[in-house]
Amino acid sequence: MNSTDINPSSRLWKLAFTHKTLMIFSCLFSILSVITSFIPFIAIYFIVCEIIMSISHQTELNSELIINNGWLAFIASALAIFFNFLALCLSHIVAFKTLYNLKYNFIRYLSCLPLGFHTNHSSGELRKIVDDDIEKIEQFIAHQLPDMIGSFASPVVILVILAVFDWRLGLATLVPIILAYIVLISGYRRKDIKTNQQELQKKLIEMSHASVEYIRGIAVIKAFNQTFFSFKRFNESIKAYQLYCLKFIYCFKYHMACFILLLNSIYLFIVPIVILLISDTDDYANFILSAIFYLIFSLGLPAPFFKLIYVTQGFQKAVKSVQNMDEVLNTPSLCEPQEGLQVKSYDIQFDNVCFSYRDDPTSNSTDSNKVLNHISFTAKQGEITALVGLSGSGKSTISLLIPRFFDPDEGHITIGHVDLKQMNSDYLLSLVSFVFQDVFLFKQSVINNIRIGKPDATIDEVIAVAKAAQCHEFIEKLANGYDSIIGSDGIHLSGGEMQRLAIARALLKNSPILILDEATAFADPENESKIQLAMKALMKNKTVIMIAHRLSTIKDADKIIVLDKGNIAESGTHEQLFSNKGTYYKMWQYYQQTLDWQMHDSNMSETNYEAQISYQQEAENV
Ligand SMILES: Nc1ncnc2c1ncn2[C@@H]1O[C@H](COP(=O)(O)OP(=O)(O)OP(=O)(O)O)[C@@H](O)[C@H]1O
Repeated sequence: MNSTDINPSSRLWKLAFTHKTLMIFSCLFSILSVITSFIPFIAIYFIVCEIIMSISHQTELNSELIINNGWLAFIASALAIFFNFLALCLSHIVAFKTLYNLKYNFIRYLSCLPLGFHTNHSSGELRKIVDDDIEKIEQFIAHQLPDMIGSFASPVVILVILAVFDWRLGLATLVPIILAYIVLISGYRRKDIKTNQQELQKKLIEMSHASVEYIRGIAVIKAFNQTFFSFKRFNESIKAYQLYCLKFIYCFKYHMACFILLLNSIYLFIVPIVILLISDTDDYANFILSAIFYLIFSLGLPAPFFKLIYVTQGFQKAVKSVQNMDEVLNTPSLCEPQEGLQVKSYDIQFDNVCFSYRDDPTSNSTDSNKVLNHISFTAKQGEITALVGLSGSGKSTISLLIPRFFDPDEGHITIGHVDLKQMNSDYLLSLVSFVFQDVFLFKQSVINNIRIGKPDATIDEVIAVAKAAQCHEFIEKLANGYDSIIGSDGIHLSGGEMQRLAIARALLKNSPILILDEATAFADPENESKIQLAMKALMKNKTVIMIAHRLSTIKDADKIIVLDKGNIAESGTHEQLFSNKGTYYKMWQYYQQTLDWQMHDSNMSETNYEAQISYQQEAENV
């Protein structure tokens, strides 16, 4: 997939000619359409000639010649439309095939990229590539490419026709066309126009981001009563775009006006030359007829040249779209082994692992702050390994390294003594189930949301896990039970209910490694004890990594790892750590105090407990 190092315009041509035969025929039909579209002018010229000759020579009108040329003009016009239709049909077939392939490959590629890529690229940005950019490429191939080939063929046909009758008048016709292009190109080469054009593109992207951000954040905006402030930002981005649009148009107005004027006044260049040459001509009648031809022909000339501008703009937009798409496709995916290894046991081992988040997940620079420092531990199969520590100490980061959402900067992570990098990513992901604090549910039926854990699960299997995860009861109460669509028909679940659905998903997947990141954070005390029981049975013989702020939930873990600013401060069982009287002991004391305070002051939340620990630790450091 990373074969996109060629420049964007060459790549656009390559994409357009992926289905070579169809596209070549499309171009040929487009050229035929252009050639046939000029024939009516010649036929009309012959008709006019006949009429003038018959009047001047007082001869009978050759009606056969007039009728034949009339038919020729009609058939040529019909053929021009027909050839254009064929050209567009073929180009649309190629465009839709290309559109499908590009969207499919792009979306597939997104899933192969490290998770870090997605944290650095907004969903709005990626949506724009999938919906807008790839569709611009499709439009270019479907519409503008056949037009472009036709428009490039036009000048050649025009040149030939112009030279045939009277080269002097042909030259007079060409002069305004050449002047028009000199004026237009000089406009595009102007520095201020170039800068404005680039700024215009930037403002367009900013406006698109601001609109996506405004719509996505509407709930937060309203909750904080920031409607005016946020709308102002969005409004300003529209105004900035409008400003640059006007600036660009203002700079370009004389060039464009001259271009249009010159192309529409070709006859003004022909008439003086006719007047100048007429006195020197021997064959007066023929010369007048040629002049009439050039005057008729000049009426049809501006259209293909205006079209050329429109298709050139389409080409530039499509090239920019290819560039945007390739920037993502050129991001290296996680390297995969040729033949992935499989594991026989499920102990997870971190060996001297260091990690830091980087803006560019593919760069080797490690100048950013280290989030994990030489972490080594083993989480054994059949045991619960708990990760505790203050907010930001690196607990979630450790859990994200296990399914290779990121690769460590140093050190190795193995499952069953096999390095993660030696496994295929699909296989690795099949080994791991996640339950996050933030649950993402699809706007689909409840049953399909649970089935994500195992797409071919029977309804009985789904009900069994739903019961184990304590969600069967509330699902039964929904309007359509397991077939209720989440997010529509008034089906909205509470945080605790969503979390239990996520647990049901993980239970159904039944993978040998289970990662629970604050999995019971939203559960009420009654449900929490039920979920703990259900999970205990299902955790059997699995490697469980459990992250919890509430220390009571990890008290029975086989191993507790205490993290402090990306370092392992200590590890052991609850009893061992408690008797050590180290960091864990202090955390427990603060935790107990918080619980005591909570009893006295019901306003004290568990989040305050964290703030309390930080505060007390800072006080101790001082
Ligand atoms: N995607 C990211 N990009 C950059 N930095 C990040 C990213 N995710 C986390 N961090 C930083 O890494 C550090 C560790 O974060 P992490 O989420 O692992 O901590 P945590 O112990 O799980 O915290 P919490 O208990 O609040 O979830 C923090 O300083 C955080 O700001």
